[in-house]
Amino acid sequence: MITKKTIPVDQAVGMVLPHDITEIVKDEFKGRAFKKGHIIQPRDVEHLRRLGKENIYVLELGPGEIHENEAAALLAEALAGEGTQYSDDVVEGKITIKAACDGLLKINREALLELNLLGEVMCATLHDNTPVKRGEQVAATRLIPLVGERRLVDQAVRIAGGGEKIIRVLPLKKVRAGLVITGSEVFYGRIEDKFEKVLRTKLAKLGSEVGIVRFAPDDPQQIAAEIQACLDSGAELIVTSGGMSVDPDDVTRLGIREAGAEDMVYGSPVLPGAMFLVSRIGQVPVLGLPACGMFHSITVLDLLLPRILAGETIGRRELADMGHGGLCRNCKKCQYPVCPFGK
Ligand SMILES: Nc1nc2c(c(=O)[nH]1)N[C@H]1C(S)=C(S)[C@@H](COP(=O)(O)OP(=O)(O)OC[C@H]3O[C@@H](n4cnc5c(N)ncnc54)[C@H](O)[C@@H]3O)O[C@H]1N2
Ligand code: MOO
Repeated sequence: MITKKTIPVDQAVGMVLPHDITEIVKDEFKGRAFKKGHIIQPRDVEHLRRLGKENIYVLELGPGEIHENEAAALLAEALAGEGTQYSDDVVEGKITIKAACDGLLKINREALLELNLLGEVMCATLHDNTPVKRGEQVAATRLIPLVGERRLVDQAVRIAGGGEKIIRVLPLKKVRAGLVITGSEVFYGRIEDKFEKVLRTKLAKLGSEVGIVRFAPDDPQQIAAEIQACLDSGAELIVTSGGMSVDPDDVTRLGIREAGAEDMVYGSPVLPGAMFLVSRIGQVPVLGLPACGMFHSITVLDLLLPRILAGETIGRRELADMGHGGLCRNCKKCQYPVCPFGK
């Protein structure tokens, strides 16, 4: 049984505060007015009253009980995995977990659910597979009550401790990519290529670069030969553009197969990106990007590239799992990744 004694503030001078006390002034301030452990001074009494505190707690923890600050420290330690960091400074009972490097946020969603089902502990995170920057807040955790049952926190720690940690940030491999721009209209100079620049920019944003660019008409043999030229030059990732849909001249898929691709999965439940293809030649991922990749600012490629650079293998299941949230809203001003697309 948790025992909490209350005492009127004007009788509390000289006593130690058992928890942080928050002040909120609309549009101006939200933060800690008094820190846990603060010894109440005579001048504090009026301030505490302005915060609506007529009484404060004096805590007596039993052997089976735990204070919010200790619980937050135990939870953060159990939850935070590779590529994350946090400060031991517990603010308002909560510890914030941040990315220690640029990379891809990975959340073990099943374990997170199990932990949050316990009820009196919580952990809130950004979405699984969100690209994050070093120093960015990715999660926060705390005990819900001021004093809780130690048993419950121990249980949460056990859930978080089973196998990989629940919250991780994986660094992205920096690769030299090869681009194969397909389409007879581009190859024969009927129109100017618009794909190379788009793909260079996208790869550069993730810390990778384009090492080689080859062009091929709508001919499977020639597409295969240019993919091979990329491999010969040491490309660690190959992206082809265009020729992925239903016209007789859309033969990029055949070219990729002809080049020796394995584990080929064609079609994804993502818009834009329905005609996307993922495969590999040896250890080199080969991605077939439909022409929407040049038109829309964010497509299936932006959702998958960070995962591929983080070392993930993408197959039918991983693609199928993207259907929920896979519909882009085509906002006038794109806010990705701060949006529901791909979540
Ligand atoms: N009846 C159907 N029509 C379409 C389907 C479908 O399933 N049934 N799929 C749609 C989807 S989804 C996409 S995405 C687009 C484009 O698919 P493709 O990858 O086959 O694109 P292409 O046919 O090669 O080209 C379309 C368009 O884009 C221009 N393009 C292509 N590459 C370049 C480049 N490097 N630089 C500049 N412009 C390029 C090309 O000239 C065409 O105008 O198909 C939907 N239609
Ligand atoms: O491959 Mo298309 O994106 O669905 O426009």
